[in-house]
Amino acid sequence: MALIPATILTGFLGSGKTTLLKRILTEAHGQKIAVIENEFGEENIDSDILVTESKEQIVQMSNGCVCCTIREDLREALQLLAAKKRQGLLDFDRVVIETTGLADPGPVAQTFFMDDEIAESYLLDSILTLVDAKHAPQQLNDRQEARRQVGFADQIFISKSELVSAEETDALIHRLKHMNPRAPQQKVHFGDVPLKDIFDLRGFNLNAKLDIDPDFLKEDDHDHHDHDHAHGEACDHPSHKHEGHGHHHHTDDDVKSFVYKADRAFDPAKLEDFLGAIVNIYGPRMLRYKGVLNMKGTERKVIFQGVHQLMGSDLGPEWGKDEARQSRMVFIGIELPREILEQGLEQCLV
Ligand SMILES: Nc1nc2c(ncn2[C@@H]2O[C@H](COP(=O)(O)OP(=O)(O)OP(=O)(O)O)[C@@H](O)[C@H]2O)c(=O)[nH]1
Repeated sequence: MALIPATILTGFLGSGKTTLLKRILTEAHGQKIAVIENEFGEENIDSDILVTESKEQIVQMSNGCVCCTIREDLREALQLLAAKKRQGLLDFDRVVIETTGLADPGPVAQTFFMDDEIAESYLLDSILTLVDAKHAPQQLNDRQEARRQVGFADQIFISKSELVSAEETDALIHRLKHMNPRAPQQKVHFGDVPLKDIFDLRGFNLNAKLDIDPDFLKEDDHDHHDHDHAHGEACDHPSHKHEGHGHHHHTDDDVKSFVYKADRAFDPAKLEDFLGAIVNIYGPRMLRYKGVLNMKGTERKVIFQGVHQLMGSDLGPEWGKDEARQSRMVFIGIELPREILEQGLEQCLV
């Protein structure tokens, strides 16, 4: 049986997850989607769109979607859904999991790798993170869960942008990009986003795409550690450095990212040893990392990625004839040992 694609929907409290899901469950889009929610009250799902009574753990929607409430754990809910699909009792093409606003999406993502039975039935497509334009600036300052949710994202949706000024939205976009440069950002109004922008993103899958804005890389060359304020934004934070770029920086966000680039090839054995040791020590703080590598001994790109301690790599397409064989890696995490990583990676080059 083909693997069932799974999407994890995360975002801080009130960021608009349920609003987005409700559209998925009610609109006539012709797709059969199973949604796993932590709980859904009557206020979430209108009773007239339910085909069966909401006392059940799994209910069918009038548009063919399925909603499954998790009372036990996620693993059991996923197994139950896969079993019902196999037996022909339920028909759906993909799964969306809504995490609670206070959850760290890491363990949810890891369920798909750690558990063999789950890995045999499902393929983790991507982690989508909703960010509330009105409240995120404060939430990101105050709450580590909110910052982690941004760090894990393969795609970021910004809700409620109509409630703030264009400048405020731009400042937020800028901040998010520094926390997670590899996730594209898109504004969404009351969950109105085409399904093609939600599904089959394959953000988690091994592929040769490393979505980093080239401008971010340029900027990163002279701004290694901090993110910028919007120009003219008043700030008197003591950790600011004034570097004469016409703007200043601060270090409030503990979720940070950096990009490592190298023009010489990596020695595969050295790199494996080094990364293995690094994730052993720093894994809990490493939210996401991903890279397209130039490896000695192969004409093909090597794609690697990981979440916390779990890491994998795969062969991608061949390097193009005129393409510079430059390795690029992005690391996203909390207080990452940037210098140790950079120096160690340097030692792994041939
Ligand atoms: N103005 C505005 N309000 C929105 C938008 N999207 C969602 N909302 C509102 O924000 C509130 C919270 O939305 P929910 O979808 O319940 O958010 P949630 O992320 O599921 O919240 P939790 O379940 O508490 O984590 C609701 O009143 C929504 O109507 C938007 O784009 N603009």
